[in-house]
Amino acid sequence: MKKILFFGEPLIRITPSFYEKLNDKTNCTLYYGGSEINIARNMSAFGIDTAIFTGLPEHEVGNSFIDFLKQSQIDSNNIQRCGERIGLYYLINGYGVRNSEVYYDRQHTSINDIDIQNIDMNQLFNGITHFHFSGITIAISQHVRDILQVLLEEAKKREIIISIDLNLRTKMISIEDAKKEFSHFAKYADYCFGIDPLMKDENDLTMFDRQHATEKTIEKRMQELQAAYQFKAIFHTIRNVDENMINSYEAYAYDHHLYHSVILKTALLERVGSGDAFVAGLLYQIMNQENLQETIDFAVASGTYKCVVIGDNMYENSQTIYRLLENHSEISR
Ligand SMILES: O=C(O)C(=O)C[C@H](O)[C@H](O)COP(=O)(O)O
Repeated sequence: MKKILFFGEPLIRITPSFYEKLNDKTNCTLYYGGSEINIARNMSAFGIDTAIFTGLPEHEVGNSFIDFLKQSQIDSNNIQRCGERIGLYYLINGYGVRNSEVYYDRQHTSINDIDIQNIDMNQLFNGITHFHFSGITIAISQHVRDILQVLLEEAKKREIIISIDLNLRTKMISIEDAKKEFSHFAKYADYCFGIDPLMKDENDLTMFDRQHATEKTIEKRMQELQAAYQFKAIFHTIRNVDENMINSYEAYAYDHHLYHSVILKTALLERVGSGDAFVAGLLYQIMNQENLQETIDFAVASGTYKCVVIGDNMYENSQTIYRLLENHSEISR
């Protein structure tokens, strides 16, 4: 039996209803999430055993987050109840020509109060075959990076398969720091989701030019990073939303050979969480040892399906995702 452990920060999103701006008495909805939790919840629904390690305060809001994890069948037994804060973010939804806005309120949250000495590694890694973390987790603080370092060393010692998502939040970390920190932690990873920020060598300090990228330049970048970090495979997504709010998703995988996914399109209902649903699809197929073509096709379908589900994560079974792929089988590669 396989089981995946995530290390990351619980986040609560506050979003005004009906595309309103924030003001006194604005009606808002709360959405529970955070990158690793989103992925874990998506994967639980696919039938995978999942666990999260993090910190949550010992009060009613912390309890309700634990309840949410339990309802999603995410093993929360090793979470440290510490500190006083859960991370928040405000997302004010844009529409048409009005852009969405995000504001973080996530300083001094409970993940920063985890006591490293108090982690029972044997208990935490009991039955774990896979370990996943994100660039967002790296960006939180030095203390969180210290915990991550210890967890990665333990995971390596236990021959656990490790994956990293290079998701970058420039409101949390500069590109230069992200390049350096992500490169350090990527050395532990078997699978890499994204092609930047990561340094292929010490002079690689600017971001990959996505705008002018061609299949050739993407392949070259993937090749260079795979050679530098010895990844089992590396992945890259291309996502566009046009002026009619049609979302288009496709992906590449590279393991000495380049794979290109199906291209799927849908009207967009929810922007948040599609990248995490894509990663959930990848990890699901990696854990099922599917070939890379099946893996990226499923992941693109998972990321696409999330675009029509409200909230930061979804709870849909894998048949729903396969059905979407089958219905779009006429789409050429
Ligand atoms: O922790 C943060 O800063 C986050 O932004 C958490 C986000 O809710 C998800 O990670 C969604 O990311 P996407 O799937 O790319 O939309």
